[in-house]
Amino acid sequence: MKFFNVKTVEETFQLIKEYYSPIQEWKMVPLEEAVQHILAKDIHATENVPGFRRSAVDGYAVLAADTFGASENLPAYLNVTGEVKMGEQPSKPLFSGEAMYVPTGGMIPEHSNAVVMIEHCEDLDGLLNLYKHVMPGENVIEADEDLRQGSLLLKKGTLLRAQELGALASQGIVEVPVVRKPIIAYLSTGNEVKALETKELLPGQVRDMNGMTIGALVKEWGYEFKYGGIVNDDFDDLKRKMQQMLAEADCLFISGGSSVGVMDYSSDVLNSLGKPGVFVHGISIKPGKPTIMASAEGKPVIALPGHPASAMVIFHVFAKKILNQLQGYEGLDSPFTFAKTTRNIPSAAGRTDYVRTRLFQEGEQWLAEPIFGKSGLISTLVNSDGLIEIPARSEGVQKGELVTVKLFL
Ligand SMILES: Nc1nc2c(c(=O)[nH]1)N[C@H]1C(S)=C(S)[C@@H](COP(=O)(O)OP(=O)(O)OC[C@H]3O[C@@H](n4cnc5c(N)ncnc54)[C@H](O)[C@@H]3O)O[C@H]1N2
Ligand code: MOO
Repeated sequence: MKFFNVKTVEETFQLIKEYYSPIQEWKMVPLEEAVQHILAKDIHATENVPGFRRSAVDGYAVLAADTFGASENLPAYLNVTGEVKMGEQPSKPLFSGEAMYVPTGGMIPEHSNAVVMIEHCEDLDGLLNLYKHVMPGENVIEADEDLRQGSLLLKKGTLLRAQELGALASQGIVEVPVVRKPIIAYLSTGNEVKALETKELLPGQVRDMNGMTIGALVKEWGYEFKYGGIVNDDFDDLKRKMQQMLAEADCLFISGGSSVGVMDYSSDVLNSLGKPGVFVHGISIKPGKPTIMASAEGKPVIALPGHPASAMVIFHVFAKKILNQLQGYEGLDSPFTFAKTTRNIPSAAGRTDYVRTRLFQEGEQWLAEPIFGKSGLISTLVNSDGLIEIPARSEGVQKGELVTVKLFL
């Protein structure tokens, strides 16, 4: 068997969109549990925020026209007619020739249209000496300046982060409709792979690292993880176990058996789970070329390469995209930064490389030190802060060039 028709990373991203459809189920969740969920419906603002005209500074509410021409040498003089208390309505309106003290966030009196900062004036027994003029609107937050009643507050498909939840809280919204989060099932395969509790390994055996790295990433990203254990290299056992796991989850990842060895059944098993079956077998990526992607009656089933670094890198690059697609989310999928590489990195044109890297700061510059090493070595990841992305069009980068780094955070 050969890797037929290897796909580029970009083609694979596109195929993920074509083969996997968003989950249609949604549910109401309390706001405090909604973080990192995807909004299932548009939400309109029901109230203006802040809802009243408020001061952005500690100072004196005035009519801007009363301050025109005021300077250090030629102050303007206004009568202080009172003080606004926080959380309360001003006791009276403000007229020309008057000023009223207002704290930051306090409601400004009717007719006033600007606030002079306290450091630019002096209250001398009720006569305010004003050393600076203000323009209409200066230091004032309008009643609907933050959020306007009736306007679209958040669009369906928005990722709910702290700031979106803050905006919803401002409206007194206590629960939101969110897309049900996908459940991720996972299986390790391979006769040589043993449970992590195994006290003593026999020669040729390894403990299940991929079950741990993939599970930890899934939990770190805030999804439910169903670990199905380890399956021997047996077609029927693997198929039975995969069917069982798939029935309980929205997508299934397995590791091992993605390559072309005689014991590598994964592609055949994936095809046997349902239509349309395998649509990617081999990606033009390093590491992780032997990755397989399939759709079993619409559910993603992915075989990650067995090598621990490859499995984790491939999961990082593609799983977020898949989970986002299942939730109808089209935004950014992982944090990244730019840094200067400390070494030349060779790469083949037409292939996307993800080079493990350590990040460190020198003066004001962030530097990326590539960590070269075989994809079977977990230690290369332990020493890494992220992955340098070398796009397919590039034939490598020179020492000192700026590179994009996807962060492990
Ligand atoms: N003739 C070729 N051989 C290989 C090719 C190739 O193109 N031609 N590709 C290589 C690449 S690249 C990779 S990556 C691996 C992928 O192999 P498989 O996905 O079939 O994975 P396995 O053979 O089952 O395992 C590879 C390696 O990883 C260890 N492993 C597997 N699962 C786990 C686990 N859960 N925890 C820890 N370690 C695990 C396994 O023991 C093997 O050492 O194929 C190359 N071969
Ligand atoms: O490309 Mo394989 O995934 O590393 O050794």
